[in-house]
Amino acid sequence: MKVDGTPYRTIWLGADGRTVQAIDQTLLPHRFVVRDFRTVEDAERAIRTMVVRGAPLIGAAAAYGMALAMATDPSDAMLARAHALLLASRPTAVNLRWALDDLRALLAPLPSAARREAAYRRAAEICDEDAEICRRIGEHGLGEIRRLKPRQGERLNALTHCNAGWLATVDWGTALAPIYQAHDAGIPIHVWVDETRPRNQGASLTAWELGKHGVPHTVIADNAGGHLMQHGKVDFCIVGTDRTTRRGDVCNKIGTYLKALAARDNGVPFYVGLPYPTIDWTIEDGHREIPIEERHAAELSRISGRTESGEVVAVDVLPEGSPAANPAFDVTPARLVTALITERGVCPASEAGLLSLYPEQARAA
Ligand SMILES: CSC[C@H]1O[C@H](OP(=O)(O)O)[C@H](O)[C@@H]1O
Repeated sequence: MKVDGTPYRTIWLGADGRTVQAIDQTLLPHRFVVRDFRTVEDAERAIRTMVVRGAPLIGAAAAYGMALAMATDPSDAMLARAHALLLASRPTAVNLRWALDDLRALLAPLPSAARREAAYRRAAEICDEDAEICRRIGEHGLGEIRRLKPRQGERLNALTHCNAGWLATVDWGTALAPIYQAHDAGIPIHVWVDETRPRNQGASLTAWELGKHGVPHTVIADNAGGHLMQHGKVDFCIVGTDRTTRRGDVCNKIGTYLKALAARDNGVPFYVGLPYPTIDWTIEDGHREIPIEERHAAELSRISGRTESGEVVAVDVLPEGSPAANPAFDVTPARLVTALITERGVCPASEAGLLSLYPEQARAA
């Protein structure tokens, strides 16, 4: 996507053909800074501290992390160490494991002298594949949007949670790709943007993205969505996912489940943008089998912002000594999901639905 007229992806190979560069998302919306990664430790830290975040982007960053490792030391020991280090950076987004297993399977059989080039080439392919997957999710989602009729006035009102835009992927996004393509097709569309406490990916990232693309939007408190749905102000919800099971249970940012409950209670369609690498075919029950990341309480107790003088500061918002719990994801059961929007088409949130699009994943009888 473009930032002030300049095309950007979220992550790319530097001009030296070795350094990896990415937008530092912890500084948005107040500062746009590109960071350099030169070692696998740089990549692991960037994922763990959410300099880069979003399931597909985490996968792409991990792939480049493996390339950085091979550029340092293409040995079997480094290959194993880099895989383990990056896999441990964040537990929930299955794209991380998908990308790391892909690179390990590619590199392990190769002679060490061939590993560096192969790793960089594969990481670049994963980035190109992700951008194309997300563009096609946008196309299929646009088809769904064209079938919707506004409940009030001429403008369609979407609600989204967290950030599943181009900043969460290599380009286009998953939940926001259909929004961008609808906007670009001239469909009047507005987006209610959940601020998404505690990391505020909605307020800081989704609002920034939509503003840069000229998409009308309004930031709301996380707890306002149900009220807006009760008053007919939401035509559809659309979110991303960090891991979706083969029966269609959707793990996504904490608070997604509550939006799905409100949507069901108010007859509002609830869509999930779902790229292939985010499907975990090895599990069925999202509640029992998906590891939910517990992040530091400080993410809840401290909030950062910009002062009138433009300084970015962090302040404490809890009483001293008050404990805080910070689960970063929840699981929306398939029964609350209207449809999954994938790069291969739209399907019901069910195993049969997913297998209709991915028949190669059918289990042997
Ligand atoms: C397109 S996947 C985006 C997905 O990732 C986010 O999590 P985080 O910001 O913690 O990496 C959130 O769950 C989004 O829906």
